[in-house]
Amino acid sequence: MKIGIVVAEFNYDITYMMKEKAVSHAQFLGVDFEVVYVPGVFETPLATKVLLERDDIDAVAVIGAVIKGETDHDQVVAHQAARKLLDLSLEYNKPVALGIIGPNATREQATERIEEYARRAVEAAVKMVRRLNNIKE
Ligand SMILES: Nc1c(NC[C@H](O)[C@H](O)[C@H](O)CO)[nH]c(=O)[nH]c1=O
Ligand SMILES: CC(=O)[C@@H](O)COP(=O)(O)O
Repeated sequence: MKIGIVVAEFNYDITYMMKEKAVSHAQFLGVDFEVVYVPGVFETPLATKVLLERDDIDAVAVIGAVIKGETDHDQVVAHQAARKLLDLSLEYNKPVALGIIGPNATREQATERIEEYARRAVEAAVKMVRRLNNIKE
């Protein structure tokens, strides 16, 4: 099994640590992985789509942190990306796991969620590949 790990660089002080936890968990689970960096969460769907088109990629775990600003822009970024990522999963029949903190998260709240969200995304991606393979004809 090989998974893509798409990492948003925005809030990199947080997403770097998330990436480290995601990579560590993929290694613990014994799966191959390829890390792809994008500027921000809004760019994660396009990178995810390119990865899903590859025959050697079985799933994608998406890592990011959407921190509340002065406006509701964080809502736009997070909601649109999350919906598109789900659409891509259904379009390609491959798992896309959501490891994006927020929206409306403070930096403190995001920091508290680094490990949980990163590991959860990798765990879900790997579990879904295995379980979907078990139910396919
Ligand atoms: N505010 C956050 C962003 N914003 C940037 C967008 O994701 C995108 O990169 C930009 O609009 C250019 O297209 N991204 C995050 O990942 N997290 C944020 O809190
Ligand atoms: C979620 C973001 O893109 C964030 O940087 C927006 O900040 P603001 O709402 O102050 O424009």
